Amino acid sequence: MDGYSVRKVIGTGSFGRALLVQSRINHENYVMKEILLPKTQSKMANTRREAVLLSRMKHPSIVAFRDSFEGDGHLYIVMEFCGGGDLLQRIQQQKNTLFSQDTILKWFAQMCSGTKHIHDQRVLHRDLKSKNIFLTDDGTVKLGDFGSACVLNSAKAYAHTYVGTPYYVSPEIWDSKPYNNKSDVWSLGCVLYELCTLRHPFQAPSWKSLIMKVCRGSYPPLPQHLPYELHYLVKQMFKTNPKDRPSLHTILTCHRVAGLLRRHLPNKVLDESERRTGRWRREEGEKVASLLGQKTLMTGSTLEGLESCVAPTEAPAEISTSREQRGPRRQWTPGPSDTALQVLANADLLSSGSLATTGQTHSENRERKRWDRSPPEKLLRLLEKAQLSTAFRTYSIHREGEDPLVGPLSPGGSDDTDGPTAGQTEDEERLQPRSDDEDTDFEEDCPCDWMDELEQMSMDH
Ligand SMILES: Nc1ncnc2c1ncn2[C@@H]1O[C@H](COP(=O)(O)OP(=O)(O)OP(=O)(O)O)[C@@H](O)[C@H]1O
Repeated sequence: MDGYSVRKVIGTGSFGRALLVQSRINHENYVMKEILLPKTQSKMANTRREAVLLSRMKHPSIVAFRDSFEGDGHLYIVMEFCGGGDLLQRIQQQKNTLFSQDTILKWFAQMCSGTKHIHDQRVLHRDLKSKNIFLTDDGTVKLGDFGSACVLNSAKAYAHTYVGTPYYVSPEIWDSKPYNNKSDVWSLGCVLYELCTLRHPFQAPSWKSLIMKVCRGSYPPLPQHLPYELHYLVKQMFKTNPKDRPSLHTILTCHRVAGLLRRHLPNKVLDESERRTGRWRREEGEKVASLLGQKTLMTGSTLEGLESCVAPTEAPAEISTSREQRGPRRQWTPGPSDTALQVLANADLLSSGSLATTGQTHSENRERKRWDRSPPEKLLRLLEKAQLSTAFRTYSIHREGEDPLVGPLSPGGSDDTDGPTAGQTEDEERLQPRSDDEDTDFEEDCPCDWMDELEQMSMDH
């Protein structure tokens, strides 16, 4: 802390404050996030995750990590200051003047490049939205706020928690199905749509209507003047079945829009991207998971100091190599949707008389093993009278433990989704993108009986 002088508070998030600070050494401005550390060790490790992940993500389209340290019961993360503010503010400033095609393509290409970089390291951002994308003074965009990110090194990561913002959350989350890299692709599609129209794709007067629109992938068309490639891309990013959405690798290399986007990326970035060949970087993911699961930040230390503490012999996870060794494929553990639960914490509930007629039931879909395009009826019923104004906030809920409604973004909460734990296995097939139409290992026959649990909870309230 001594190395920085505080210039002003620039915002207060659910985690704590964001301060504009100046380095006493180089006199540059930085943003310092001040996060209250929880009391227990396990929760502390989760709080430290944002610092660890950000420190690993070195890319021109990602807010640069500078330093992190602890003191007075707080974790401080120092990062690059983006003088242009966030993209949401920028979009709002436009009033009704649409961005030029070049601006849209340039910013979107940068976002794709940054997101591809994190996906290559088996990390999901999970909260991509215009408010978490920042603009520098020279007009480039950078992904920020890794407070919701997770490492896909553990099948467990799928089972417990999803963190996200309802307006940007993909259909599979609402349906409590497994999420993966394609869930970030959906959220990025929402940001692209906002850039093209200055509006959110899924405008709705109620939660019910919002979820219905999301689950059906139903949005107003883009303005006619935009190129066909963008129309086509948006359509694909909003495919309700994650398998049908293109990966970031595809968008940047072989999608119809790739040529337009690549014109807006420096050769250096393209070369690096190609070097990684679109494969998830297992070894990097394991390194990150290892840091998250086994080590803590030392008071006053940087993450480089932290890295040196990791014993090279410590295996990050128990990894089996074949389907036989692994036993049956890991399933998404049925449990209430995080987001839905958080919403329900504040929601008035209806009697069970007003079922929305939304097409096929889940059991019918299970038999046919098809993607359910309709949101779960019970969820819609429960959310019918909830306030929609909270749908732009980030939510995170535990599915297990004493209080499932407390998440890492609530005081005293935590998010035990990632980091290696004893005996965990890695579902290699799920994590490894293959060709574009099959790089989502999606399990369609996951039962959705968490709805009963959810209904029971609402009755208990
Ligand atoms: N690197 C950055 N450069 C410039 N402004 C930033 C940067 N990081 C955060 N901010 C700004 O600081 C404020 C707080 O941001 P932060 O992401 O920490 O919380 P939030 O997004 O407001 O809330 P939450 O994280 O709970 O959703 C926001 O106004 C955001 O635009």
